[in-house]
Amino acid sequence: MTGKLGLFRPKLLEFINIQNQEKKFLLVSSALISGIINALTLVILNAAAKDFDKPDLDERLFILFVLSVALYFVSKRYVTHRITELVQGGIFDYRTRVLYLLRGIKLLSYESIGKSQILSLLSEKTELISQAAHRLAEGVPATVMLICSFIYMATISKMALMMALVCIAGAMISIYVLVQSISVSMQQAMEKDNEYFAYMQHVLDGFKELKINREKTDDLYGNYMRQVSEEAWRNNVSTDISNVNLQLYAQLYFYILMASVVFLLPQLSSLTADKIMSITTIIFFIMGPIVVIIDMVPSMARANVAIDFLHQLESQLNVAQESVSSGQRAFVSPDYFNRISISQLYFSYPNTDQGRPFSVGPFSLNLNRGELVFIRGGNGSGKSTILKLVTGLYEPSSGAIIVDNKTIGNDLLIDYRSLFSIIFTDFHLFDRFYGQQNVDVEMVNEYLILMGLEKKTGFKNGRFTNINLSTGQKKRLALVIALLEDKAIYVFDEVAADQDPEFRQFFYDVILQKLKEKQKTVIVVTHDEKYFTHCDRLLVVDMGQLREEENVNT
Ligand SMILES: Nc1ncnc2c1ncn2[C@@H]1O[C@H](COP(=O)(O)OP(=O)(O)OP(=O)(O)O)[C@@H](O)[C@H]1O
Repeated sequence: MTGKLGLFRPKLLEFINIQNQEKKFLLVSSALISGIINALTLVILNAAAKDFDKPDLDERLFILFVLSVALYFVSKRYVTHRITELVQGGIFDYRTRVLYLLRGIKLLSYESIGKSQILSLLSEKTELISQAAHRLAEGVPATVMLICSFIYMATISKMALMMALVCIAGAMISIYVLVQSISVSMQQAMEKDNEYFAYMQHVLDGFKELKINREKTDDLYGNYMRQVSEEAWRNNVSTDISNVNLQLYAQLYFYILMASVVFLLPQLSSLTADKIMSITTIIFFIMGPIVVIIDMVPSMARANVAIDFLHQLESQLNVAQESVSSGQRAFVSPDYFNRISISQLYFSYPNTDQGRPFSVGPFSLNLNRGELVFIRGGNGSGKSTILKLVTGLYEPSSGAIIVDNKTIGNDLLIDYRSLFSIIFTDFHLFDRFYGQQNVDVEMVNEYLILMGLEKKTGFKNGRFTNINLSTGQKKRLALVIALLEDKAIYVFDEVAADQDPEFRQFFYDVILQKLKEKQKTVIVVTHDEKYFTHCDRLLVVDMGQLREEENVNT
């Protein structure tokens, strides 16, 4: 993912992407000023140190020192604040972009990318970038300060500068080699972190199942999560050890430089003691910036790898975009449609390691306005897949959906989907009526009473006061929301399955019949044979094939 020199490319700057030239200029010049001024304080201190034996205070140097420290703080503050703002802005922009891209991707692609990967990238990896930005804000002025200090050193002794440059070159080569060697473990550690996130999702989503089953928990934690976390840990240890080595090498070169100045320089040159002292002071002074720079390098390298992951997700999302045009409001109430003709739809899941992928169809189906259609079929027979095709959530490989005389292409897909209100078996319960501006509170309360939920939740300030409900109650609340959406077609995937017999009867006898009276088209996936006589048509799904059962009402 990252090329040989990739780790040294400042991808963070590309990520921040400073568009405004004026801001860019201000930022760069503040970083330069901050570094230069910091070096200037060193010059002032050295000059003042020469007058230690004089009784009077050198006011000129003192004022200069105070001014330069003040300017240093102002410029440093500007740089750190701006970089923090910029990187947080970059992260915000990235998250916004990804969330918008998510809106437009195909359902199938979303299912294959997975929730845990998206969450890990949006949270953990962006945190690495944020940390690197702080290091960068420290590191750039430190680098400028280092360069200025070397220039200052050159004015005292060219020989000292040569020694410093040789040591710096040695340190840089060591850093380069070390960072190259840790790049692979960095990438592997991040990949393992992604896997670890997937296990974390199991822990969170399967909390109850794990709580009740000690063996399951032990196995998951002990044999699977532990293995992944140990691998991530090993990679992180190796990365961190290389980072520590990086610090040690830098220190080693620093002491070599110190020894060269103190022991070798007097032998090789005719420098006076106070000049040697000044150079020693410079070396002590640059130790802090060197540590800052050494800290910055692995952090930037880590951010580079994280940015690669973020870019990879973004391009995955870009590739997976549906080419639909925004809604044209082609099906507006009250007439919506009279007939949906589904002709020869065929769909196959992408290839997996588990042999032949599951496919449905080709199947044809007519859905009329005001019709109550039941669908039955065994587990895994393809009912949900067919519903996702019928509702336009999956793109078929072939076939067509025609609403009255309009063929549903990319131009009408959003409008077509908006005909439906769906409760899938794995539905998500929202706490508000998102997308509905003027919700009739009285009506909501009426429906809550109708569903027997009035004592469990209420509707206040535009949201339900409680959604911590039982599975059956959650489905009833989902029904309240669906009914109030007042769509043309309702799809209920085993909604009655978790209900008590009274409510089940109420669902089939009252709710479905009322919807039918209102000329709504209702598709119900059900195994309740007792109520099969209630429907107009019964469809059967078997191994991805759809057929109509004759004489259902006899
Ligand atoms: N995202 C997916 N990627 C690949 N295969 C999938 C995916 N979703 C479902 N399948 C496969 O499609 C087949 C049919 O699944 P589907 O959910 O449509 O069945 P179903 O009839 O609704 O089952 P159930 O009654 O158990 O809910 C299954 O074998 C399943 O493994």
